[in-house]
Formats: sequence, C-alpha cells, structure tokens
Amino acid sequence: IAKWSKNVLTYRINNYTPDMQPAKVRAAIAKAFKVWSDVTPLQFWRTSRPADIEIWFARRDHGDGNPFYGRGGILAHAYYPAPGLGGDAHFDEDEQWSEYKSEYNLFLVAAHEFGHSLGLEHSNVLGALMYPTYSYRNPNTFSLPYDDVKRIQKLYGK
Ligand SMILES: CN1c2ccc([C@H]3CN(Cc4ccccc4)C(=O)CO3)cc2CS1(=O)=O
Ligand SMILES: [Ca+2]
Ligand SMILES: [Zn+2]
Ligand SMILES: [Zn+2]
Repeated sequence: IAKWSKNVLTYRINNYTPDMQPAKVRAAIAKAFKVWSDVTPLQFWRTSRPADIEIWFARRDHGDGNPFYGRGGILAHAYYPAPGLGGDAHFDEDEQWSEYKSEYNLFLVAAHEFGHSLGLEHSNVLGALMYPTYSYRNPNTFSLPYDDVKRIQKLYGK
C-alpha cells in the first residue's frame, strides 16, 4: 500500500480552468484537502514551487500517457503516493467545472481524487466518497462518510 511517509504535504495549482473564478478554484481545492486533513494528522500547504501534489487542468493527451477523451466519462485522475508524478491530480478541461450542483462540482471530484493522491483505492460502499461513480451531494453540508474515514485513518492514523 503506497502512502506518504510525511504528514506535511505541499500542493501547487499549476493552471486554472476558465469555468470558475480562480479564487473559487483555490477555495474548492483547499476545501477538498480539508476533508482529509480534518480526520488525519496530514497538513496540506499550497506553494508556487515544485510540490508533492501537482494539480493541472488538461484535455486529451497531456503528456502522462493517460489521455482524457472529451466531455463525460473520466472527469479526472490522480496518482498514488510516489515521487514525481505520484500524488498528482489532473482534471479534464473538457468538463464544465462548477462550484454548485451543475456538473461537475470541482470540490467533490477533487476530494475524491485527493483520496487517490493519498493512497486510497475505490470503495464498494455506496455513498462513500471513494465510490467509483460521481453522485452529487451538497458541498456546504458535506461530511466524510465513515468508510472513507476508517480507511484513511488506517493509513495515516487520527
Ligand atoms: C462519490 N463521489 C465521487 C465518486 C467518483 C468520482 C470520480 C468519477 N469519475 C468518473 C469515473 C466513473 C467511473 C469510473 C472511473 C471514473 C472521475 O473521473 C473522477 O471523479 C467523483 C466523486 C465525487 S462524489 O460524487 O462525492
Ligand atoms: Ca472527460
Ligand atoms: Zn493526467
Ligand atoms: Zn476514483
């Protein structure tokens, strides 16, 4: 099981989707990391320097051998903990990113992807954040489901 061997992790937002105001993108990403830092000893710091978790918005072939295929389908992907590409999260720019209910909510997808960046695989528990399929839930009342809490704490403790 790949996991980070340090509790302080850095992330860098390398570019911004035109779908949302930059401040809203930063807020959605920070909120997505907080989902995980609230239940573990992990801390996430945003930096403008090379980071553990490099975040990109990209479409089609974007240089990692895992191209996106346009709107729908795969919305994003992230790499399990490792040096270099490990931990990185890429969001498909052919999707319409939103801070609300319209598809797709950036906070929700980012929170899911960062679960992978931290070493979590998909869950088979319906309703879990790490369940494979997107199912909108209100970001303002979002609380991490127990299955996800249990599994992330198994990796990193409380
Ligand atoms: C339970 N939730 C999921 C589940 C999966 C995803 C994934 C879905 N997805 C499409 C997909 C579907 C099926 C298999 C792989 C990928 C992505 O690309 C990235 O986000 C996002 C979200 C946010 S959520 O609604 O809180
Ligand atoms: Ca897509
Ligand atoms: Zn990629
Ligand atoms: Zn996933």
